[in-house]
Formats: sequence, structure tokens, C-alpha cells
Amino acid sequence: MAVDERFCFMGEWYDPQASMTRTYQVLFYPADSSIEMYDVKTRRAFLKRTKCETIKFNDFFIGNTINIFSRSIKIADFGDAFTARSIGKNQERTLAIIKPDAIRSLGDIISAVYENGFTIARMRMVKLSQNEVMYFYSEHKTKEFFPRLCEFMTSGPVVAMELVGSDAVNRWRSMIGPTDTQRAREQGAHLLRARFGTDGTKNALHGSDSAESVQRELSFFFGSKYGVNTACYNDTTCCVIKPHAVAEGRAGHIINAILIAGFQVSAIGTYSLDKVNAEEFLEVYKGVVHEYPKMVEELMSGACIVLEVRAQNAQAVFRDFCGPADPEIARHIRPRTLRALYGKDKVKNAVHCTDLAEDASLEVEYFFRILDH
Ligand SMILES: Nc1ncnc2c1ncn2[C@@H]1O[C@H](COP(=O)(O)OP(=O)(O)OP(=O)(O)O)[C@@H](O)[C@H]1O
Repeated sequence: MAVDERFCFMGEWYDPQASMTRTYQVLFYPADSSIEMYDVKTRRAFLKRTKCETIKFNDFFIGNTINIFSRSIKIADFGDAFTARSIGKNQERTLAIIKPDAIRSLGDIISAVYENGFTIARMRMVKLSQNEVMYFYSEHKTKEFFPRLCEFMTSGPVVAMELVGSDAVNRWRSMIGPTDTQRAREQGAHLLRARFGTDGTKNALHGSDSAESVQRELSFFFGSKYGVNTACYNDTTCCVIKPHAVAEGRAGHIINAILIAGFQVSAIGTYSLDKVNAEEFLEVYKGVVHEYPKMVEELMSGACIVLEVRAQNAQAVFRDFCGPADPEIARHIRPRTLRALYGKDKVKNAVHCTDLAEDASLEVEYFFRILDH
């Protein structure tokens, strides 16, 4: 790669002091992971070319929020024709749905998504009403199977995911295989509907079938926000899969381990926290835990995946399952815990879990009630 090869994006940052959104031209040099920024309005250099090793090329996709020296910058668009031409084709989007019969395999499906080179830009677990399913699948309303389809799609929660990757629409549809689970099994055991589907109607997964469908379906789940979020705030606790673990593609394995251990995941969502949100969420650790500033940095360094975890005595049992905060200690004394298996150090320790019973519903509400609105 040429040392001076650079890619240009338009970035937006909400300046809380001035109560306004500032727009920057963000230049990224992959050869040495350096960044340069210009304020579009004042036409002045804002950041001279500086190495920023925490940022990776893959982080630059439209809609993603990245942390550049403590500022949460949203990538709003490509900044020049070269960038749009050279990487735009690798950033196609599609809408995937994990249907009610496959929710139990949530972790394995998310792992398959990452293993096939997709990024999950947005994700939410929702319960759809009869009217919402009828609207979503309106093209099939005259078909004989329509009542069965509506009954199935309202029988439990679904997880909608916005996937980003090369040739996303076609690639995701070939990964899931034919509509009928039986036919998928005949075509290949690796197909996701073969692995996770049940029958002709209960077929585990959905994928948009064209660019027009992608637009319509993304706006259904993430624009108009059809479907109610499934958080129940009862017998539950909060688990945040930290940005480093998400970026390393570990989220699926972590969710799988949580499900195998007998916990229920009753809500899930992706969140990109800015500094204000990260400080607010971690406030109880301020002045108490030496690593607090670094914990804030980590939490705002990229997208995290938040789970509402349900079980009897959820907060205490789940905290125990996460293990000691320091992964090194966890590997010595509790080697089967999440932090022992997926943590790197005291700050990048894979997951945050609620530490005090009285905070469990507050932490779940912080994401699924306050930030969602
Ligand atoms: N012949 C059928 N019998 C029973 N259910 C069916 C049949 N055809 C389709 N369905 C159900 O309706 C859904 C929508 O059908 P469609 O023809 O759009 O298939 P698809 O594009 O493979 O699936 P999806 O739209 O869910 O990605 C299917 O996923 C399946 O759940």
C-alpha cells in the first residue's frame, strides 16, 4: 500500500458546548493508521496528520461512529469520488432478520455473520405485532401460507440486523440458502437455514432481496422503529459487550456462552456512546476505581452490544459468570468465566456487568429506555 494513499470521509461531531453539529473532512492513511482533519466551515486544519492506532480501516463505513482522540465522530458520507469508488462497493448494506425459531441460536448466527466478513452496523431485538408483520410481508398477503407466516413471526421476538459488507444482498441470501429448510438441508449443511431452520415457514432467517427492499426494510426497523423493544426490567441485569470485543468479532461467542450457561437474552441492541454518555453510565466508578478514565475511553471507542440478561437472581449470578474484573486473575482462579476467556486486561475485559443489585434495572433502562428514545 502506497504510504500516502489516503481515503476521505465527511464526519460529524455534535459540539455540546456550542449546541451544534460541526462537519469535518476526515482523511485516513491506512499505511500508518494516521488521521488528518479539516473543519469544513472554517476551512482550517483541525488535526494535523497524527497516528491513531486504535482506529482500523474497517471502522470507516457510513453511519458508524468512531472515536478520534475522545471525540465521537459520525461518518456521514464519503468525502471524495476516489473513496466512494474504491471502498463503496465493499460497503453494501442488507437487512437480516433472526426469526423466532432461531433466537435460541443468536450467538452462533452472530458468529457466522462476523466469520463471513460482515459488520453489524445496527441491531435490535423487537416483538412485532400482527399488523406490523402483515405490513412487512404485504407482498404475500394473498398467499395460502400468509396466516401461518403471520402467526410464526408474532410467536416470539426477532432480531433485526443491518449488515455491511461486499455484495451484501446476494452474499447474505446465498449464505442462508433456499426458503424451505428441507431444501436448504439438501443443498448443503453449511447453509444457515439448514443449520438453524425448522420447516418451510419457520426458516430461521430473512434477507432483503434487492436494493429497494433494503431501503424499505431498514427504514421499517431502524427509521420508523416498528416493533417494540423487548426489555422487561424484571429478574434481569445488564451486560455490555465492550467495543474491543465487538471489533475482534467475539460478540457471537460471548452470547453463545451466555445462552449455554442457561441465561436468557431478553433484549439486545447496538449503541455508540459519546463521552457524556460513557461518563454518565460509568459514574459510580468515578473516584472509586483507578481505571475509570480508561474505562470511559474504552466504552466510547466504538460500537458496543448491550444485552438484557434474564435469570433468577440475575445480577449476582451473571456477575459471578463474568468473573473477576482483571482477566489475568480470572484466568488463574476462574478460567471458565467470560473475562478469563475473552478479556485482555483490566480495561479491555470483554464485558461490563452490573455490580450492585440495586443498579441492575437502572443500567438496563439506561440503554433500552433512555438512549433508545
Ligand atoms: N410455500 C411456502 N409455505 C410456507 N411458508 C412459506 C412459503 N413460501 C414462503 N413462506 C414463508 O414466507 C416467507 C417469505 O417468503 P419469500 O418468498 O419472500 O421467501 P424468502 O425471500 O426466501 O424469505 P424472506 O422474505 O423471509 O427472506 C418465507 O421466509 C417463509 O417464512
